Formats: sequence, structure tokens, C-alpha cells
Amino acid sequence: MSLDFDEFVLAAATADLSEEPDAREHADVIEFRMDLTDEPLAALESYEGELPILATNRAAWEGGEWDGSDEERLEVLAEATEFDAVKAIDVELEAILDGDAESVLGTARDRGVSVVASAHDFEGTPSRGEIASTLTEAAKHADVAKMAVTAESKKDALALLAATEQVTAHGDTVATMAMGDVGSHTRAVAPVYGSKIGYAPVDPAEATAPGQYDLETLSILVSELSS
Ligand SMILES: O=C1C[C@@](O)(C(=O)O)C[C@@H](O)[C@@H]1O
Repeated sequence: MSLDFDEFVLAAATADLSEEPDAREHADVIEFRMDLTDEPLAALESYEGELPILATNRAAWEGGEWDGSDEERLEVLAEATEFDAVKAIDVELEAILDGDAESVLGTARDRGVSVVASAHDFEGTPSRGEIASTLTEAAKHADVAKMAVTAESKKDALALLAATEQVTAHGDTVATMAMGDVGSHTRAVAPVYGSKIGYAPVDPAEATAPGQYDLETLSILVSELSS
């Protein structure tokens, strides 16, 4: 399967690649959270799973747990693209705009690995217009523009969905979701408005963001609502 994100992609998030067989039934890719494990490159080296990998090495300043320098973090992410199973990487939009990610973006381009440029708001939900401009900016640098917000009201969820529809209608490929309980349903509904990636933990006890559904539930909801 090529990872062009033309169709919705269900990503099973995990820090443990040995869980891949549990994800196969419902997921299209494994989101490997490199920042949540000790030896991520060694884990990629011994990966024998069937699902392609979207590699994420999330910075602490963007809600992740990488505790080394940013330079090293992006270098390790670039090294991950050497593995055939790695078909996409996630790079923080802020690192891209700061100019820190030029090398990893170039490496990904040279190796034919797709790039997801992501932005997170853990405090709340910007206006529809602000979400749309962040997504539009991210889309200039990557194959998929991703934004995760924290919804505190139904109005927040609607702002996210409206921005998703707007930027998709403009022709960009986006992935959107609202974190938290109030926003949970957007994980199932945003794909109706164009969102091309959904995330769910392989192990429901190890959610990688607040408000995630388990893998089977998200898979069922998305296919029911989008068909
Ligand atoms: O950025 C994202 C989206 C996410 O935060 C979510 O809300 O599902 C889950 C993370 O694993 C992933 O890297």
C-alpha cells in the first residue's frame, strides 16, 4: 500500500512495534511513537510487521516525550526514513517554520517518504480562520497538514470541522481531530469533512492523546459514517 493519503488512513499508535499483529485487522499503518520508547532505531531495525510505519518523534515542547536536543531528535527521525517499512514521517510545523527541519524534510523527499506537518493546541481551539491558516501553511511544506486541538465546547468542535471542510475544498490534504472528551466525536466525523488520518492506540490502555477511541471502534465509526 502506498501512503499517498488520497483515502482515509487509520493509524494505530504505539511505542511498541511488537504490537503490530494486534493492529493489522483494523489499521492501515502503525504510528510509531519513537519518543515514547528507549531504542527506537533498534526497534525499527528488527521490525518484521506487515503494516507500513508513520514515524513520529514528538518534541516535549509539542506534547511528546523526547528528552534530548531537538537537533538529535530530528536526526533520529531522518535515520528512521532509511527503513523500508517507514513510508511517512510526522514533523512539527513549528520546527519546519523555524528552519530546523530542512535536513529531515530533504532526506524524506529523497527517499520518497511522505511528510505529515503537524500542529497541536493542548490549551484550547483557535477560531475556524486560524485553524484554516495553520493547515494551509502546513500544507505548503508537507503532503498532509495536521492539526489537533483541544475542544472545550461543541462550538470548538464545529470550528475544527468547518476548517477541515474549507481547507479540503481548497485542495489541500489535511488530518484533523479534537482532543478531549467534548471533541472525541470529531475523530469519527472529521473524515466526513475531509480529514485523511485518524489515530487510535493499539492498546486502549496506552492512548497517545486524550479522547481517542479504541482502534476497532474508530474503524467502525469512520467506515459507517464515511460510506
Ligand atoms: O499528533 C497526533 C495526533 C494525536 O495527538 C491524537 O490526538 O490522536 C495522537 C498522536 O499519537 C499523534 O502523533
